[in-house]
Amino acid sequence: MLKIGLCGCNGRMGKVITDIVSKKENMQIVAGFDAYTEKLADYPVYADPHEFTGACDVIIDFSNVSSLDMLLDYCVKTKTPVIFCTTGYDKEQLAKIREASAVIPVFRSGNMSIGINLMMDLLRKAATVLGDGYDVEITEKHHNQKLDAPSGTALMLADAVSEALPYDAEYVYDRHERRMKRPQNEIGIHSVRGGTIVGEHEVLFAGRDELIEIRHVALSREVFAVGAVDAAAFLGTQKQPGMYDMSDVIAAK
Ligand SMILES: NC(=O)C1=CN([C@@H]2O[C@H](COP(=O)(O)OP(=O)(O)OC[C@H]3O[C@@H](n4cnc5c(N)ncnc54)[C@H](OP(=O)(O)O)[C@@H]3O)[C@@H](O)[C@H]2O)C=CC1
Ligand SMILES: O=C(O)C1=N[C@H](C(=O)O)C[C@H](O)C1
Repeated sequence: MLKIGLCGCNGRMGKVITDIVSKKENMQIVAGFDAYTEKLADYPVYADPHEFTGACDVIIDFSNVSSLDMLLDYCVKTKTPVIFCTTGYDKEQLAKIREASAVIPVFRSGNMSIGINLMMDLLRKAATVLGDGYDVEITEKHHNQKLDAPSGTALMLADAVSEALPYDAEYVYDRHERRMKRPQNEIGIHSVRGGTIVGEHEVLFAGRDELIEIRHVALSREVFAVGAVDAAAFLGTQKQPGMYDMSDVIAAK
């Protein structure tokens, strides 16, 4: 039985994960961690993982960037593998996550769906074939409760494209004060927020007389939750410290 700790258990994603895990026979959530400590499911909820006296095989985190320090401290001290699905970390926080991966297995992905991870491969291929003759613009759309912009996924998609481009790309998030033609090496990244949009990402390659659009739409949060539960099954049995992502889970299937 895989014992899971769930950080952000009382949030939108936490509730979907709780529902999916409750239907599995080979895994169980043994503790939840959340700023809002009301017990909403059949496991105890703590404000801080250090208060939990039991043990878990893996922690899944869909919470807030503010939980990072206490979560990393707990996971390193107890040698617990951890899956960071939260988005919006700054450079310093990303460096701390990477540092911890020298000691414990650490998984991080801004998008846990299979579809987005396939889209990254398609984008690498498109950028390789299209080369420098096409302008790249990324648009992401999310619900009006989302805290961070651009989305973690948009940044992952931009990284996938720029890895395969023949030039060093510059990410541009805002052009409202610009009075100049578009430089070739830009990747424009645009955020839309409204209503209950679960998550949409579109990458446009705009060339001379030709447009190529690659688009992913999440119709429910289940696509992220299913990926996170698969990642827990994968990371919970990993003994080797290091950085892991969805490509490792897909390769192990
Ligand atoms: N990688 C992926 O595939 C996906 C990533 N996400 C990311 O996951 C995160 C959560 O998303 P979502 O569930 O929609 O957000 P919610 O705001 O619905 O849930 C977050 C939960 O975390 C709690 N929380 C806030 N601060 C802390 C803290 N310091 N310690 C513990 N718990 C805390 C919140 O409590 P309170 O409400 O009291 O503040 C809330 O219950 C976001 O960063 C989002 O971008 C979302 C979907 C997919
Ligand atoms: O906050 C969300 O909801 C989502 N966040 C992730 C992101 O920032 O890319 C993933 C998904 O699109 C939903």
